[in-house]
Amino acid sequence: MVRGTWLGFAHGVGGATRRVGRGARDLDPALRRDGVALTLLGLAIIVAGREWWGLEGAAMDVVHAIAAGTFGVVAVALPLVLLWLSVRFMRHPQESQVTSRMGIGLGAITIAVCGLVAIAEDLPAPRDGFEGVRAAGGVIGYLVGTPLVAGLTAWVAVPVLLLLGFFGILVLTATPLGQVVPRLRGVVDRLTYGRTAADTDETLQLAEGVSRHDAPDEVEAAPVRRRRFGRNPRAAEVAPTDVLPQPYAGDEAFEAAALREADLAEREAAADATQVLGAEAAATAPTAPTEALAPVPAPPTERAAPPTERVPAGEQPMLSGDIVYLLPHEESLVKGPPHKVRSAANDRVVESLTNVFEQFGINASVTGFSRGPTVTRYEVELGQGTKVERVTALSKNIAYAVASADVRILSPIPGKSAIGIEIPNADRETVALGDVLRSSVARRTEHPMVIGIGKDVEGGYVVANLAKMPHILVAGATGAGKSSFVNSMIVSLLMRSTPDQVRMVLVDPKRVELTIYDGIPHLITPIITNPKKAAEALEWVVREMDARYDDLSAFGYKHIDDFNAAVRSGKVKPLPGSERKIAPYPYLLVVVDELADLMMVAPRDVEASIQRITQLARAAGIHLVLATQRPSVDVVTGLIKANVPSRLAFATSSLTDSRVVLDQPGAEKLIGQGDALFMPMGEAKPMRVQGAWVTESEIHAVVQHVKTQLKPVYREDVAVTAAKKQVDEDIGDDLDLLLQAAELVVTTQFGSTSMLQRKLRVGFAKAGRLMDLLESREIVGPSEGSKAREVLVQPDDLPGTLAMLRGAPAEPEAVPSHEPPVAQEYFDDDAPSEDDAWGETGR
Ligand SMILES: Nc1ncnc2c1ncn2[C@@H]1O[C@H](COP(=O)(O)OP(=O)(O)OP(=O)(O)O)[C@@H](O)[C@H]1O
Repeated sequence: MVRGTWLGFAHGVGGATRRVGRGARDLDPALRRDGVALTLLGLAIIVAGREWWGLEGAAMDVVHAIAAGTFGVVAVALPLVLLWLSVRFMRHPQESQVTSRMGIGLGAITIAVCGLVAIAEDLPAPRDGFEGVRAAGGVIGYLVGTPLVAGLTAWVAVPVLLLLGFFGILVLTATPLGQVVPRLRGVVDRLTYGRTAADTDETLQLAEGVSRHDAPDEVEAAPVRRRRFGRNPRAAEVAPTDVLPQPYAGDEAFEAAALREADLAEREAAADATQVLGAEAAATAPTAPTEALAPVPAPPTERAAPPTERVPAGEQPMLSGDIVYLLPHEESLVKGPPHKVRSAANDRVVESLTNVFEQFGINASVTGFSRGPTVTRYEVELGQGTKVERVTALSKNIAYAVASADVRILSPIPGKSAIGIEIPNADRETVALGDVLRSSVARRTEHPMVIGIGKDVEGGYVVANLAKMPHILVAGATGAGKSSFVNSMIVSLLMRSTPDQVRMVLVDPKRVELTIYDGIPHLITPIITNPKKAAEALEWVVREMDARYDDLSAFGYKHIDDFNAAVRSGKVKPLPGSERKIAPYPYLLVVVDELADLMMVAPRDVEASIQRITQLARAAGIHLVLATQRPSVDVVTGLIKANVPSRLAFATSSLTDSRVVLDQPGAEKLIGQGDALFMPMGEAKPMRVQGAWVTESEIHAVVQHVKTQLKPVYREDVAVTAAKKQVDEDIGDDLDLLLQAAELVVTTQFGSTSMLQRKLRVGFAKAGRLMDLLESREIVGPSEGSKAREVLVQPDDLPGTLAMLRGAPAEPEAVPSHEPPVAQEYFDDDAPSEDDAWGETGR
C-alpha cells in the first residue's frame, strides 16, 4: 500500500513535469522512472535546506555530515545536480545512455574539483577532526588529493586534476576533442555578434535532439546553414543591394548578418584553410559583403580554396561569390514522436508467439526483439534438435495468432543464430524527415547529395548518398509511399545543398506530384510534365553529360569531384586561346516520377538515353532517380535494370513486380505507407526501412524559403528542344507519311493535294491534313483554290526540312556540341547570356 501510494504520488508529479513544454508527453508508462526522480527531488530539497539555507536540527546535522563530509564545500552544488538528475529521470527516462554519459562527466568534474579544493586547503586529514575535511574537499578531496600530492607533488597534481576536470566537461557536453575549438569559437561568435536568444536556444535544442537519439560520441556541430552562391562577378557592377536576393535587400538585420559572414570569411581565409569540403560547391573567393554593400562596384573575385572547418550553425563562412544563400533552417522540419523501444503491443505479440510454439509443441522461445517504427523483428531461438522448418512452416498460424497478414520470416537473421519474425506494429510510428536529417549519421557528412531515407528495423536512421548510388529505381504500387519518398529526397536536397551544388531536372508526367517545387532555384528547366518533352530532356542530359566528359578529358580528370577540387584550388587553367572561365560543375539530379508514362511515348529513345546516361554519367556527376508504379518488364526493361544498380521497393502488388525491382521476392509482403526494402548498389540483401515522411506544410515552408533566396535560372536549350517537340504533337502518328509528303512536294516542286492522295495512297481527308501540316511548317504556301500550292522549300534544303519535321532542332547551331555545359552557363563570367540571367536573379 505504501509503495502504491508513493508511486501514485510520484506519477502525478512526473506527469505535471512532462506537461511543461513539448517532447516529453506520451511517454510509455513502462519507461517512467518517477519513483527515482521524486526521491532525488526530495533529496535535493533536503540538501538545499541544510547547505543553502542552513536549517538546524538533528536530521539536518546528519545531512550535513554526509553531504559536506563527502564533497566538502562542493556540497553546495549538490542540490542543483540532484534537481537536474530528477528532471532528467522524469522527462527523458529512456535516455539512460545519455544520462550515464553525463554522470561520468559529472563524476570526473566532482573528483577534480574536490581534489583541487582539498589541495588548496592544505589537505586537512580526518584524523585532525572532520570540520577541516568538511570545509575543504570532503572525503573525496582527501582521498584524491593526498596520494596525488604525496606521489607527484602539488605541481603535477594540480594540472592532472585540471585535465580530469576538462575531460569531465568534454564528456558532459559530448564534445569530441576536435570540436572544442569550433564550438568555443561558435560560442564566442554568438556572444560577440549578439545572436538572438532564440537562435542559441535552437542550437542547444538541436544538440540535445541528437544526443537523445544517438550514441553520445557521435554528436557533432550543427551543419552548414549559410552558403554563398556562385555568381557572375559582373553582376556586382549593379547597385550593391541589387546583388542581394530581393527580400533581403535593404534589410538591416540581413546586412549586419552579411557583415558578420564577411568577418568570418576573412578569418577563415587568414587561417589559410585548404581542405575542400568533399565534392561541394563552387568556390570563388568570398568577396566581402562589405564590398557588395558599399556604394562602389566590387572588384572581380578571385578563386580560392573554401574554408576547412565546420563552424557552428548560422555562422558558416561563405563558399563563393557575394550572394548569400541561406539554407532553410533545420527547424523548418518538425520533430517526430520519440522512438519507442518497447510497447504493450510488443509484449502481447511475444505472448502470442510463445503460445503458438506451445500449442504446436515446438521447442523454441522468443529471446528478444528490436522494434522499428513500422515492424518489430522478434528473435526466436530453437531448442536442441528442433528444425528451423518447423517454425517457418508455421507462418500462417503465426499470422493468425497476431492477426496480421504481413508476417515475414527471416531464417536466419543475418549474423545471428536466430530466426527473425517481422510483424507489423499495431502502434506504428511515423518517421519525421527532420529527425533523419538531424541525426548524427546525416550530420557526419556534408556531402550535398546525401538524403534522408528513413529508419531501419532496429530504429536506426538511414541516409544515403545519391552520388554513390549512382542511379536508383524506386518502385511500388499506388499509395505505397513512392511519392512521399521523392518528396523526402527533394526536400533533403533543398535542406542541405545550394543551387550551385545540386541542380535538378524534375519530370512529372502525372502533373500533381512535383508541382509544389515549381520555381525553386535548383531547377535547370521548368518542371517537365509532357512525356515527349521529357524524352527530349533526357536527350539533353546525354548532351550535357557528353559536354562534361569532353571537359574532363580535355583537362585530364577522371571524375567531376577531382575536376571540381582542382578548379577550386586554381589548378585548372583554360586551354590556350580560350576565353572560358572554368568553374566547378554542380551535381545534376534527374528525377522521373513515372517512368511508365515516358516509356509509353518513346520507349526506344527513352531507353537509349537512360542506358547512355546510366553507363557514363556517374563520373560526370549526373544521377538518375527513376520512379514507377508499374514495375513490369515493359517499363523496367532488362537494359534499364542492368544499368540502374540501386533499388528502393515499396509495397508491390505482386511477387512478380517484387522480382522485377529487387530480383527477389519480399516487396509484395510490405505493408505500405512508406514501408520499403532498400537495396543500395552492391548489397545482396535488401534492408527493410520505414521511409521518412514530410508533410505538405513542411515542403511548402522549405520551398518558400529557397524561392525567396534566389530565382531559378533556366537553361534555354532544354526548353528550346522541348518546345520543338511540342510542335510535333499535332503530327501524331503521321510522321512517316508527312516526311514522304514533304519529300514529294519539295522534289517535284508541286504542291498538290491530289498528287499526295495518288502517290501516298491516302484518302482526301488525310492528304488535306498533310498539306495543312506542310503549310504550318512553311514548306508550302496557303491554298490557292483549285491551283497547286506554292512550294517554299528548295530541293537543296530538303534534308534540313526533314530533320526539322523529325523533331531535331531546325538550326543545329542552336545546341552546338561545343557549348559550355551547365556549370559554365551559370558561372562563366563571360557567357553572354549570363548578365540577363543574373540581373534578373539579383534584382
Ligand atoms: N513514409 C511514410 N510515412 C507515413 N505515411 C506514409 C509514408 N509514405 C506514404 N504514406 C501514406 O501513404 C499515402 C500514399 O503515399 P504516396 O502518395 O507517397 O504513395 P505513392 O506510392 O506515391 O502513390 P501514387 O503512386 O498513387 O502516387 C500517403 O498519403 C500517406 O498517408
